[in-house]
Amino acid sequence: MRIALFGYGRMGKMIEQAALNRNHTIVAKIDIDTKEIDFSSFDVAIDFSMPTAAYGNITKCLENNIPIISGTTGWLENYENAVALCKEKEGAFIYASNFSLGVNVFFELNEYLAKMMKSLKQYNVSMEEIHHTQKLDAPSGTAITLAEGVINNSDYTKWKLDESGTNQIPITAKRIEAVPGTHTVFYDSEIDSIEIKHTAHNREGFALGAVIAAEWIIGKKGIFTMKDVLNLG
Ligand SMILES: NC(=O)c1ccc[n+]([C@@H]2O[C@H](COP(=O)([O-])OP(=O)(O)OC[C@H]3O[C@@H](n4cnc5c(N)ncnc54)[C@H](O)[C@@H]3O)[C@@H](O)[C@H]2O)c1
Ligand SMILES: O=C(O)C1=N[C@H](C(=O)O)CCC1
Repeated sequence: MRIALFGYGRMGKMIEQAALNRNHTIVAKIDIDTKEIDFSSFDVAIDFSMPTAAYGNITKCLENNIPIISGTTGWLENYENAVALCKEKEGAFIYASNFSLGVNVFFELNEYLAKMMKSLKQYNVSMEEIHHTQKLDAPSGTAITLAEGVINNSDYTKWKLDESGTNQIPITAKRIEAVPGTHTVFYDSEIDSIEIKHTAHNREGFALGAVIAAEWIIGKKGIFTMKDVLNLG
């Protein structure tokens, strides 16, 4: 498979390695200063760029008939526009806040737990995410997906950074030197606590998941998620 990387930072470099390990070819490394892109030279694009750049990259790929996998977080105010463009162009698009296989299992576990806890009103839910100090967005895309997973399966209606409130999930975002990504969901009552936690030990899982998604999307049309790719749930 001929792959173009949009964003050649920490994740772009990890994805290059994961793709080479699976016998793919990286034909373009597109970063902030790239002037021209030959869209005829690749079969699929993988975007891990910046919150301000992702939507533009996704748009360019869809307009040029290139299936696009995006892992960039912090641009979701434009997600519905990307979906509309994908439908209009009959293209193929996957966004995932987290491509790690383990986190996608964790997302399922989170929803299952939320369903079980729904009637147990003595428990309050909260979340914590910890990432490296270079991260631009907070809360993390993964924490937002976890919060949405609880909201869709409980009486909680919204999430907020650092603030509790009625039917509101408080999310704490911590930034610690080199942490690749740790997410915890807490249920606390006066008499006990339950917590589920995912800890990434490195970025390899994110990169591998993105390459698997790129392999999967070839020949498909539509808007998909990692749940489709991994056949979960
Ligand atoms: N979904 C996941 O599994 C997952 C995992 C890790 C990181 N991320 C997200 O991926 C993104 C990138 O993370 P990172 O750690 O590699 O960041 P990074 O800062 O190391 O790399 C981002 C790169 O994008 C480049 N860039 C800026 N504007 C661009 C443009 N217009 N076109 C192409 N490239 C451009 C930057 O120059 C930089 O090289 C972040 O949004 C992060 O939250 C997602
Ligand atoms: O390093 C990052 O940045 C990460 N971003 C994603 C998020 O916002 O959830 C996934 C974990 C790593």
